[in-house]
Amino acid sequence: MEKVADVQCFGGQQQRFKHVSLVLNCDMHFSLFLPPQAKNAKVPVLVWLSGLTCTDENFVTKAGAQRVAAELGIALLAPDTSPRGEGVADDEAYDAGMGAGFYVNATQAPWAEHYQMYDYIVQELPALLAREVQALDLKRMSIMGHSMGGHGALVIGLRNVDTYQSISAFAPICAPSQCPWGEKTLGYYLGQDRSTWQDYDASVLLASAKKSIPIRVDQGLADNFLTTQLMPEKLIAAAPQNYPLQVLQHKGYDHSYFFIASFIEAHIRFHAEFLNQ
Ligand SMILES: N[C@@H](CCC(=O)N[C@@H](CS)C(=O)NCC(=O)O)C(=O)O
Repeated sequence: MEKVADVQCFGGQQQRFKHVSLVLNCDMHFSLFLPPQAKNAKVPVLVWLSGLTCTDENFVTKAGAQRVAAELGIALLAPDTSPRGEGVADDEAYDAGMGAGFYVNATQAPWAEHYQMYDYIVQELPALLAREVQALDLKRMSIMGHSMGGHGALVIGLRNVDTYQSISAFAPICAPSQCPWGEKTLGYYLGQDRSTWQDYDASVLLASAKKSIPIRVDQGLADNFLTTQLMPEKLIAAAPQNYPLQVLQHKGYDHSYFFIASFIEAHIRFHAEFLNQ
């Protein structure tokens, strides 16, 4: 992998890398923040999954997460949201194709050739980092995300409870099988047999969770997508009794990075409790 940017930030380093992804069958970029503690010790990793239209750079430039990560000694890994490149299938709309990988392994043409984001996030990227960045302790890993990336964090965390210590999400798509964004893209990537969608639906996965993993969700009440696409009430209804799920609702906040910037510190501190044990 090739380092394409390396900038000092709060005593740590905000870096960006380019690499060939064998799983996605294309070149990819990702961003990595190393806190100052990484100079002397291995640090835990908090993965951030972004939403529709984002690259790996939106979170890095807009969320303001580095200060608290530097204080707590946590690395922040921000992958891209889809495969990229000239030969990669795309859609005219912003909510499918490039920038909208939905963190699934596609099974349908023309998507399956590149859209394998689930395996990229769960397997290929951590394996690459384990080989290439000695400062990371990939046995201590948690996951968070926004909107489509909140869906990704919930799905990936719930399906890999022994890999991730905790999950959090900002305005996640909580029941993709029941909202227009999910129905469109899961239909594209997985086909019309809806039984195949279940493995990528956080509400379905939470309802049948056998092992608990702490989850924090924050949702703005002035979010334009709240009732049509996000539906946190479905996640709350699906949670088994006594499941460690907290859903915090915030009056006046919308879907933007201003909302994320307002609560990112609380999310990183939440994860630190489980990562720094
Ligand atoms: N109105 C937006 C819808 C997409 C959207 O809100 N994307 C969110 C995630 S679902 C985002 O993070 N956008 C990038 C940004 O704000 O930097 C658009 O058409 O770009």
